[in-house]
Amino acid sequence: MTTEEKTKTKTLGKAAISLNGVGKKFSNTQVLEGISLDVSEGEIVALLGRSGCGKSTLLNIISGLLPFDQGTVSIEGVISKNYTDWHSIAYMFQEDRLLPWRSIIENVCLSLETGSSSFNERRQRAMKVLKIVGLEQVAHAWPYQLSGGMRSRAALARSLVINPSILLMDEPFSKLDPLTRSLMHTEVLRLQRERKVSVLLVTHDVEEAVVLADRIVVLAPSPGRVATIEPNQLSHPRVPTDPLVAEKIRQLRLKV
Ligand SMILES: Nc1ncnc2c1ncn2[C@@H]1O[C@H](COP(=O)(O)OP(=O)(O)OP(=O)(O)O)[C@@H](O)[C@H]1O
Repeated sequence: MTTEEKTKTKTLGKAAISLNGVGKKFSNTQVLEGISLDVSEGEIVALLGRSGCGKSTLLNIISGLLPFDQGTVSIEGVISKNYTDWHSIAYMFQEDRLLPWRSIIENVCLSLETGSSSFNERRQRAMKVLKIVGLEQVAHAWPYQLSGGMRSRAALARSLVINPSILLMDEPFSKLDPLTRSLMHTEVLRLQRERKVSVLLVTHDVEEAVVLADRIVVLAPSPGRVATIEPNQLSHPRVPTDPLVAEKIRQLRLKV
């Protein structure tokens, strides 16, 4: 069995994302090598790893923002040997990236403006997702008037308005206080349950990975490659002080 085959985890459900031997160089530096990994439909996979091991680069490749050099990326069964404009993928960054000159609802509508829907249709869809994340009361407020947690929920609403089947998240909650972060975790788990969205989450927070993910992938650095894939079948809700959850967090910290 090749290394690539060993690191690839075959999952039971249909793959939403399938990476096969993905590699990426920046100039002459190999940043990612032989990344093979499936994310099943409706699964939450967390990506952990030291700073600079290529986590964001991998999300950028999957999202179609960045070309890659080796391997293939398949999104819902469609294979790409290089970057493609995928329509079923939403991407949430570390910063909320709300446009300050647009109201919250106008920010959410932004993702729909390249499509053919009318102004009223866009507003209706935006209001629907704002209700889902509990922000309908502040739909017409400006970004500066919202708390960090509310801005984060607005960014989530903007991602969801395109009705994605895949959500890529790059440390989206790292700047939130622990209580708000925990509320956002509940939100993500609800979305996964109700909308069957597949999530690939980059985080530095081992606790966050254990609380949210069905599987946790640890990347090793230089070049970034899959070091460990850890299944996580603990039942929800996963409270970090619960002995089983605490033990999982402890074990995983040893592997990162
Ligand atoms: N556009 C670029 N041009 C050249 N090198 C880059 C570029 N983007 C990233 N890199 C390099 O690729 C490597 C991986 O970067 P990346 O941001 O993917 O790491 P990361 O694991 O997400 O880091 P962190 O956890 O700190 O966010 C780093 O060495 C970085 O300097």
